[in-house]
Amino acid sequence: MKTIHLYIFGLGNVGSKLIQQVLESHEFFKKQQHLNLRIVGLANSRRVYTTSKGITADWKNEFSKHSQVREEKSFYEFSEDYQVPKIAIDATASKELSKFYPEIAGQGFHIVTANKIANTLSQEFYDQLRAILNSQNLKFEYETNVGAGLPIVQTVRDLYHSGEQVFAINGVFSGSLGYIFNRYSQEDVLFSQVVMDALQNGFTEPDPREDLSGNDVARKLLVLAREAGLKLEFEDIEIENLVVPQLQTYSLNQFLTELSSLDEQMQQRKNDLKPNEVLRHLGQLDVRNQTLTVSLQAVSKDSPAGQLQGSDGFFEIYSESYTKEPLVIKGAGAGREVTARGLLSDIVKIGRSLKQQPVPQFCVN
Ligand SMILES: NC(=O)C1=CN([C@@H]2O[C@H](COP(=O)(O)OP(=O)(O)OC[C@H]3O[C@@H](n4cnc5c(N)ncnc54)[C@H](O)[C@@H]3O)[C@@H](O)[C@H]2O)C=CC1
Ligand SMILES: N[C@@H](CC=O)C(=O)O
Repeated sequence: MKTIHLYIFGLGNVGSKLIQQVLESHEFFKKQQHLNLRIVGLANSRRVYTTSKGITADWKNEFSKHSQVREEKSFYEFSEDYQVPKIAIDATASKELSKFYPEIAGQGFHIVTANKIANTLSQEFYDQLRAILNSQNLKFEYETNVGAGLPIVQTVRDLYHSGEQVFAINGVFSGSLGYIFNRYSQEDVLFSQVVMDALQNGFTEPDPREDLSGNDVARKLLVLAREAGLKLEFEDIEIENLVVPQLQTYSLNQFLTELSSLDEQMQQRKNDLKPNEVLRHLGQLDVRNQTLTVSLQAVSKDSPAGQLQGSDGFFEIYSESYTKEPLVIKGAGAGREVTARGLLSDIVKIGRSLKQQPVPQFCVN
């Protein structure tokens, strides 16, 4: 049996669902995979809770009773007493935490993240992080950076590493904007209302402006561009921002109060549609020309993008072997369940790849 200690940053939509899934599948992992996945650390932005026994289903109570003020070294110091593999899981959207990944790796943690920021900081940071991880033989998994639980990152990586040239990746990259524009195009409803519903159902980024500004989709394009071998920066991406300038600088609460200021311009976009068209938010990565574009477009209802429902994402990958007909991946591209399952799949992937290490009993318990 391999015991692995899990330390989770971020206890929101995705983090909480991940905890539930790990606890519910605990016996399955032990029996089927010989993995004892034990959550020993939980952190929100202010507090931290560690327990060598592992948290229980009553973790919210445990956290509120026993958590302590978070300090930079809280997890590091706790983990030093246990000679077992450890994985830090980032279920936040924090830029600050992303900048700590090199240090977290330096402390011997494998990293699994749903947060796209570390992979979309400068190319220099991207390369340095990988150098540190490789030098310590540590794993870094981030399948949920693109398409939540859909297997996009691994597919592009596998194509690239097998010598296949990837030419282009097009589609609806955002489950959040998929949900918003699929509903907005079909229903007689205010744009602001659909955005609020998406936020309340856990489909958007913590700040929906990250989606509406096009930044979140741009990050996904950059993650895939780098998997396909390109060396590019975030600033190289052409992005259409759907947030009017006056709302861009507001606090999140102010923005949500003023959300209806977006209704008029979006209604105009809807009025301009021809009868057989719908609005879709599209990402286009042209690997050969090294261009990345993010924009809202009118597409035919009968096109693959036009037929999407719910929070579905849709990815068309064109490469040497998929020239005329693309390799297509489609399915729920956002949502707490699918994203948490994607994180769990990355955790299990790391667990399975680790060699069994004989560990003294006192270190395991
Ligand atoms: N919700 C979804 O469908 C998907 C989300 N993701 C990614 O998952 C991440 C989390 O998303 P959600 O759970 O929906 O957001 P959320 O807002 O529900 O949860 C994030 C939590 O992280 C906490 N947090 C912020 N800074 C922190 C820090 N430095 N340390 C510890 N905790 C901190 C916040 O207080 C919040 O509770 C984001 O990066 C998002 O892009 C990825 C794929 C799909
Ligand atoms: N905003 C994201 C949700 C997770 O990343 C998306 O639109 O897919």
